[in-house]
Amino acid sequence: MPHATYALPIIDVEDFKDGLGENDRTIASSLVAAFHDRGFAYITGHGVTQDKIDGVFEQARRFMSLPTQAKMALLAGTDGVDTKGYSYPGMAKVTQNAEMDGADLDKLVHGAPGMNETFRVGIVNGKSDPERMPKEEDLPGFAEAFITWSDECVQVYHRLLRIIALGLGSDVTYFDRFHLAGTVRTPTIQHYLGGVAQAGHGRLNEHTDYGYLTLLFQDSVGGLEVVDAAKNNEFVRAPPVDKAITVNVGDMLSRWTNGILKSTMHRVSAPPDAVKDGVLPERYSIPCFCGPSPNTIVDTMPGTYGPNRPKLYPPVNGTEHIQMRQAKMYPKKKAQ
Ligand SMILES: O=C(O)CCC(=O)C(=O)O
Ligand SMILES: [Fe+2]
Repeated sequence: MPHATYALPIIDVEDFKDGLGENDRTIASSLVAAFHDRGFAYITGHGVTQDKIDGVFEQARRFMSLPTQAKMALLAGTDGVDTKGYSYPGMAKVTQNAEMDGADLDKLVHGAPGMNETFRVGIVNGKSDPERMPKEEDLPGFAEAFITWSDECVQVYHRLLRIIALGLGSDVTYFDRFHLAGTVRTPTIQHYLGGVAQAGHGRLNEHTDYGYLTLLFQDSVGGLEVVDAAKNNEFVRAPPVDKAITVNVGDMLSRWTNGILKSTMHRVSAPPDAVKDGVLPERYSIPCFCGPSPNTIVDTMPGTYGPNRPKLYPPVNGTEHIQMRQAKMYPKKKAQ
């Protein structure tokens, strides 16, 4: 049910029964409308249990409290192909948007503030990838917490794809076939450093997500802001909502649906009410980026194109496309 206090729609998916329930079409059309108009929605009735969510936040804090040396030993790859691991403040520049390239991208990337450190947790086919993972004795329960929580996130992702398929007039199982070799999930710890700052201070530059669906879990600090096309493309605040996951469409799902679902620009700033006596508290958020099996060819889905709406994009290998965008997050030093 839409809520007047929040700029984004709140959609309850608990009752969805794979197209067989009496409310299914209503849920599907609300979700598609939200993703079409805004690219974002708050999802409730998702089934991810609170203790699993609390578990990953607790592990995230413990991880980021490790000595710098221990984190640097898990330094992320920067080729865009294997990005799992740790990025120190200022290392990863999540700034690009889909259209930006060349000099514009360079300017933005090099000018971006380094206000966050990141850890991308490597999980492949539901198991932890031991490379660049903290050792069990250093952080007991870390891998287990992220695996069990992201297992539940993957269930939500699949449910949302079924709702979207129905809402776009396709077979409810349309997207299932692209996940037979596993669902790619990339849980990511975002730690925004606290410090002396003013309200409105930028914490993460504006960008679109380049993947499929992002399931974002926020702590209570807030600061996420989302472009509102209906308000002259102003940024509006998208604070955390109790019991809801903030979900957004990435570039690849937008492309897959011929632009019907929107991949919307967003950023993180210091919310005015969080800054006390000029001091901004640290903030944690944990997005789980979900997508189809590796090397899925993303070609415009049936029902989203026709004589009056031609295909906007040629088919593309989703993995290669994402890797190309990821590589741009790590500006290369120029050779001396
Ligand atoms: O921290 C947030 O609220 C947003 C993070 C984000 O946009 C991202 O990691 O892509
Ligand atoms: Fe994002």
